[in-house]
Amino acid sequence: MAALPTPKLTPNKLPGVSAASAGLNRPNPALAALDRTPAFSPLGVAYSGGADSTALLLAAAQRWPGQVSAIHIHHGLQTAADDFVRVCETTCAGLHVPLHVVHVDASHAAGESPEDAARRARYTALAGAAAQLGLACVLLGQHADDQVETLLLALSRGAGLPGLSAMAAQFERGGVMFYRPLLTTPAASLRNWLLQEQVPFVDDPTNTDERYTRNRIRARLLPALQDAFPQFRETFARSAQHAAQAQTVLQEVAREDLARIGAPPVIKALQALSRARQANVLRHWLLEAHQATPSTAQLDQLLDQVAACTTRGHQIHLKVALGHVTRAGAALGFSGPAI
Ligand SMILES: Nc1ncnc2c1ncn2[C@@H]1O[C@H](COP(=O)(O)OP(=O)(O)OP(=O)(O)O)[C@@H](O)[C@H]1O
Repeated sequence: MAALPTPKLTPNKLPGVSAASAGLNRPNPALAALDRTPAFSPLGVAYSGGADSTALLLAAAQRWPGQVSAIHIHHGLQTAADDFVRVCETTCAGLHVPLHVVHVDASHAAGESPEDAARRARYTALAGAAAQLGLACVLLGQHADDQVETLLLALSRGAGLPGLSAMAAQFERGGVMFYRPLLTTPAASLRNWLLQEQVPFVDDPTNTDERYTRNRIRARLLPALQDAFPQFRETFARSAQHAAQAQTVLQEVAREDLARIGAPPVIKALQALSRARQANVLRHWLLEAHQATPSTAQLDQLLDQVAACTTRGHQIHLKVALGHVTRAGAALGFSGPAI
């Protein structure tokens, strides 16, 4: 991996207790967001050392004194990772917040992107640390700009409703509840507050690397959206909520349809549904029963095969994700890698 530039510490002043608590003189925008969150203590803050999780950590420490732990995941991917830890240590010491640094192996499997692998390793480690520390939940620092970026990324991939739902405000992983209280808070308000209050944070150099689509969206599209539609953060978030609601309904319909047509699906019963509903229930069956997500083209082919399956002798053998959908008598079957 090419050497990465050193992370920038912004501003240059490290916090003692006084610098961190000086931040309490003006309202931290993250504090108002915490009032709208159902999180409960004792809790953890997923603390990268970046601007957003720094504002979140300060707000949480103020809201739940003595009840907050910071968890920092050391991915070991950047040469600068040790510098991130040092900033986290200094800030946490100033706040009298215990810091837990967890080292993870974030190397990616074949076919997996490095970012996905790092995210997967991070959430697993956060859930593990929270369970070990007996924390009721973990707070994450994604904000309104992150939400818009996620939605635009989903659109750029041609995602369906699950992708267009963007990030959930809360979810469960490994028995631990995660909350994203800042999803309606603009990035600039957090960063400006930290700068005004001279609270240090790390600027991750990879966040400005425009080889990554997310960074290009942040650098080029968000300023254009701000010009054209100043309310884009709220309106885009509303669209994501509509998508999430619609997706919930589709899942309910899929569960009901699957219960009716059988699992694995009986072909005749499947054919009695509309094509859109067949697609919905097949996607659900493949994911729930086989952890397989068909591409749009694979699902279209499968629907064509199901429609054409009108004689006893008609065979189905289609590649879907890492396995195959086959015809097994009157029903469909799936053969794939063991789950
Ligand atoms: N190394 C890490 N250790 C702990 N939590 C992390 C780490 N990286 C990210 N997170 C959590 O995930 C959230 C979103 O991550 P993302 O990569 O968008 O943020 P970041 O730019 O690294 O940091 P920040 O959001 O704090 O500015 C962070 O706000 C933080 O809560």
